[in-house]
Amino acid sequence: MSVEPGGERLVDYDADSEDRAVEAALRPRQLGEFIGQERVREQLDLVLRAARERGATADHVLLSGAPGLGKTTLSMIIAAEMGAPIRITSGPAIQHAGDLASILSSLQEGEVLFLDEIHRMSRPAEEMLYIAMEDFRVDVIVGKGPGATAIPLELPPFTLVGATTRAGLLPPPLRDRFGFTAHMEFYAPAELERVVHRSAGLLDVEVDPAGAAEIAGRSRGTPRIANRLLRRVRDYAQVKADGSIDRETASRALEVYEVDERGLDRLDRAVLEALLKLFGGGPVGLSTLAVAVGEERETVEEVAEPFLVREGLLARTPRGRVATPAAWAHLGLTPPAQQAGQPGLFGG
Ligand SMILES: Nc1ncnc2c1ncn2[C@@H]1O[C@H](COP(=O)(O)OP(=O)(O)OP(=O)(O)O)[C@@H](O)[C@H]1O
Repeated sequence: MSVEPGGERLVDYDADSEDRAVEAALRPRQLGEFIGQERVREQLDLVLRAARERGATADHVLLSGAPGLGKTTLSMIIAAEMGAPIRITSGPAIQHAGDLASILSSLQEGEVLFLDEIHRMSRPAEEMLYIAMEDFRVDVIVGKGPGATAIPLELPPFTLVGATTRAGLLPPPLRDRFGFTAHMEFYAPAELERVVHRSAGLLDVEVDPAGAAEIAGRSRGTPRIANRLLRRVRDYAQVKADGSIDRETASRALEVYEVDERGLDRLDRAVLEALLKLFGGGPVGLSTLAVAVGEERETVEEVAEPFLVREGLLARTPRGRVATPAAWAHLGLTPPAQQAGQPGLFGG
């Protein structure tokens, strides 16, 4: 198996083309419909309500968090709650300050500008954005060289909603210009169960609580993955069962797709298995581990490891990769130290 870093797999956090096609239909439209992220929701509700009561445009909002946790959804909700139109663009799409100037100068009063991957904007565009956010102005440069002049152009007040995977990637002057910053956490299983139930209702497929729990438990804390797994389980239920989803259907379906009870897929398991079976749980160097599973270093490091580390199954140490006791337990294997009756690296 070969997986490109960021390539498409069932438990990938990024959207594939099928996700994009159905996500619009599955998006909550109001804050009240948005599941989980209680603190963010409560704080945002106050920010938006206060702005509405003052008849003002909402403050700029920065959303940080992993892909698929609902940043785009939340930006659309902000626009809907403010009764404002929304324009969606992304950092990589804005390479020249001129690209940004043309977007900014065409905004209507109160409009929400959603800038995904805001940390990937070019430097000149970033500097233009500082002024636009603070003074609602862009300086359009006319001419070149020593004769160039900056003509200030007033902008109507707008709300910038920036999204980034990590707020720490943003230069402080940009970060400081947001009135409200929210960090989105991975979702708890109970919240993902609610996501599954809600989406199942919209997709018109029956799912019982145990079936929803089974899907939620394998969704890596991410609504996008929960929705994707739900669609695959729906296919299975339709072809192999009576169309409705219970625990058994969900678990059989996800076995076919090789997503285990904890949300690990084939690549994740291959890495863990190599670490445990070939290297006695480590420590082993990343390159050696990658060769053992027949993958590129980057694939192991960027695609498989982050989730294994987050799940507490693998640790990155200065001496190399090490399996935790939970990894041995997850694969149903016994650590060698325990076999020999000696304490292991983790005292087990
Ligand atoms: N809190 C939530 N409640 C219900 N559904 C949600 C929630 N958050 C996300 N979703 C669903 O998950 C999918 C992905 O969400 P969204 O596109 O907003 O994520 P994102 O954080 O913007 O991801 P990316 O950064 O990759 O664009 C959407 O279909 C959305 O409906």
